[in-house]
Order: sequence, then C-alpha cells, then structure tokens
Amino acid sequence: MIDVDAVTVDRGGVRVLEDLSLTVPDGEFLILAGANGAGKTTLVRTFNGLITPESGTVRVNGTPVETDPLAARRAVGMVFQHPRDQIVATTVAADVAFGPENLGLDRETIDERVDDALAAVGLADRRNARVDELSGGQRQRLAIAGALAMKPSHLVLDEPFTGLDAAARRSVRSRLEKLHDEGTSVVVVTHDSRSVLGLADRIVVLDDGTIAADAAATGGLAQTVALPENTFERGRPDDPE
Ligand SMILES: Nc1ncnc2c1ncn2[C@@H]1O[C@H](COP(=O)(O)OP(=O)(O)OP(=O)(O)O)[C@@H](O)[C@H]1O
Repeated sequence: MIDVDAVTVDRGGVRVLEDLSLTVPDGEFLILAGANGAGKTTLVRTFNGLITPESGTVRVNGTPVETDPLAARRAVGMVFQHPRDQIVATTVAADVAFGPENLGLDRETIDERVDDALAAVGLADRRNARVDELSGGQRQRLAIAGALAMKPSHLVLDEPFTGLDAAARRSVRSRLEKLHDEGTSVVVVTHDSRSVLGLADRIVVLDDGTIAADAAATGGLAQTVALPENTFERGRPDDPE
C-alpha cells in the first residue's frame, strides 16, 4: 500500500502539492489524471523518494519512504515519461537484467526474472534483440519489463502512451490489464484518461496540487464526478478496441 499523508511539496520556490493525502491499496488500478502542471509527476516521485516533501509523510507498505528509500524503490516500480532515458544496455535481456543485477541476485534468479518480465510484456521473442531495433511501443514495454524485474508491488507509469501510435497504445494497454489481473497495483499518470479508463478501479484528478476529484472509475465516470474543465483538453480519444 502507498499512503500519502498531508504532503506538501515546493519546487523552485513554488508550491506544487498542497497538504495532499491519498492511499493506493494493493492491487488497485488507479488513474492519476489532471491538466499539465497539476502536480501528477511530482506526486508519484514522492512514492519512492525521488522527491522529498517539505512536510507530510509517504509510507510504502507501512514504512516511511525517508526511513528506507531503497525498500520504497524496490516496492514501487517507476516507468518514466521517456522510456529511452531508462534504457541502460545494448540488448533487451541485458537491459532488463540491470536492476536485478544491482540487487546482487544470483545469475539463475536474474535470468528467471528477466524471462518472466519479458514474457509479461510480450517481448520474450525479442530477448536477444538490440534495443535500437525496437519500435516505440516495444521500448515502452521494455521499460515496463525493467521495472517488473524488480518485482514491485506497485507499478507507476508516467504518461505511458505519449508518442505511441494506436497499435502500440493497445499493446501497452493490454499488458497493463494483464499485470493488474495478476495482482500488481498499477498507477497510470495521464492527462488523457481515456486510454486506460476501462481498466481502472479508480480515478483521482489533481488540479493545482490538490485532489479535485476521487471516484470509482466505473459506471460512466463523466456522469459520476465533476471533472475540471481542462482535464482532457490535450487528450486524443483512444482508438476503438
Ligand atoms: N524542478 C522544478 N523546478 C521548478 N518548478 C517545477 C519543478 N518541477 C516541477 N515544477 C513545476 O511544478 C508544477 C507541477 O509539475 P508536475 O510535472 O508535477 O505536473 P504534472 O501534472 O505532472 O504535469 P505534466 O503533465 O506537464 O508533467 C508545474 O508547474 C511545474 O512547472
């Protein structure tokens, strides 16, 4: 469980999150929506200590992130906005192995984790491919595999559909659905919730550093909560499945 309690964050002298509280239970698929600059990325970066709040506490599985940032980083897998920034090796398998290698695991366990993570994102057949041979969607899935190989209880993806064509979006979306079905908690940060709305248990909308809406993502969200006017302004409707 991720438990954000009364968190305030300033960035460059500006208040970006204001006394914000949010709990993400294990196994939940949460959409974190809101217009550009609402504070979504800042919020998720507090989940594993990449950003330390001015006040308030973030706990991951009961432990404050600042007490044990390494445990938080293992428990919360993070896939950033630009997957290219996360790719560290030349081949697909070596890239996914990087995280587990840093945990000091033995070779057999590392290979097992690499195989499992690549299978989970549908890249098992590209194990030995060079990363630069992959398409945009495959790179995004590789970044997800890298996070999964750390066996996180929560997977956080920041704008995972940016720059992907319709086929790649569908492919990433279906992988997220499968991971959620298998019990991983998934948090998707997006200003275009339509790409994942059908998969989510809940949607939280940030507006200017506070929670503007928090609702179950079922039964026609638009009818159940009043979303800020600009929530979807930059979004494109997803292609029909
Ligand atoms: N390092 C920083 N220095 C100064 N201001 C920052 C910094 N990081 C973020 N901000 C500001 O904090 C606000 C929230 O940024 P954040 O990236 O969390 O928003 P977001 O909702 O994720 O939006 P986006 O979709 O544009 O990334 C923005 O106004 C941004 O300009």
